[in-house]
Amino acid sequence: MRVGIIGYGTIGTDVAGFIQRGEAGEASLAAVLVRKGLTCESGPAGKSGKPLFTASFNEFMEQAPDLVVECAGHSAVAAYGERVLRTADFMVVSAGALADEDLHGRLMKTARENGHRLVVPSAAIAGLDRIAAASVGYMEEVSLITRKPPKAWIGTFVEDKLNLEGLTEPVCVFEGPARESAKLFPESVNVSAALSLAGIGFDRTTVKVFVDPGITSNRHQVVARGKFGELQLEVGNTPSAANPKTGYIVAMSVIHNLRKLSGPFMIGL
Ligand SMILES: NC(=O)C1=CN([C@@H]2O[C@H](COP(=O)(O)OP(=O)(O)OC[C@H]3O[C@@H](n4cnc5c(N)ncnc54)[C@H](O)[C@@H]3O)[C@@H](O)[C@H]2O)C=CC1
Ligand SMILES: O=C([O-])CC(=O)C(=O)O
Repeated sequence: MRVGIIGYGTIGTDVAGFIQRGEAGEASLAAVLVRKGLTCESGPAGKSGKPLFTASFNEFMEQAPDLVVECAGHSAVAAYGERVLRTADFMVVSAGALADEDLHGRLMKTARENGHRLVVPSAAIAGLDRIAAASVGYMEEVSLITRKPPKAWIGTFVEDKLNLEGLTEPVCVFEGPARESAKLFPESVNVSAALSLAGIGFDRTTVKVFVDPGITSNRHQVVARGKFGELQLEVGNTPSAANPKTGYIVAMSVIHNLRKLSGPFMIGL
């Protein structure tokens, strides 16, 4: 399976590294789309040689990827999604972009018409296998509480509202439906979108978001109840050194999915 990566930041670099070290099953790295003006022109060589690093989307797609992994942010999903899905599967890490109903609808239509798949990895959250299975029956509740340390909110709109350095107690900065949280925190609450897509949708999934000076990991707590029974889980993601908003687990989850999609054995669905 030939893989293309859009975005060579925290997640994209880790995903490329895993693939090039041969840790992504049958997947090989064909190309990386970098932002225009970026000087990075090469990355690690792998079993199929060096991938093409380019800022040209046409050149990127000319490498004929079977699957493209988006690791670049919401705007990249909107900018490239439909064009990717005409010829390849599209794995979207910035799942919050799909809170835009029109975009989600267009991506689904293009995927269907061209026989390709829109794939959302579990990334920073867990339990989506069970939530997705549970949503086959009636569900009363799916809720999420996301908590991250102050430094994870630098560069977000929260920075303008709070003195992040001076916090001594957790502060709730959002409470509402996942459709709003996914749009309000494009770089840091994509988990609410993945949870919504797996379960009962963006409007019925409820979310609370906290800046918490008492923790060092990015924590996501999920509660679900329905015909299936109930589920309560909490994950603590180690923030990556390059970007404290993003856990290392995100790239690992992408790799797990590449193994599944490229190989003869699937587990964790
Ligand atoms: N589903 C989940 O659980 C998670 C999703 N995310 C999503 O992943 C995104 C990326 O996260 P990081 O790698 O930590 O961010 P990052 O900021 O470290 O890297 C993003 C990279 O994408 C590049 N980029 C942006 N627009 C581009 C474009 N149009 N074409 C090519 N390259 C482009 C940037 O130059 C940068 O190198 C976040 O914005 C967030 O939306 C992040 C963490 C968890
Ligand atoms: O990595 C995390 O803990 C979650 C995250 O940034 C996101 O959901 O966008």
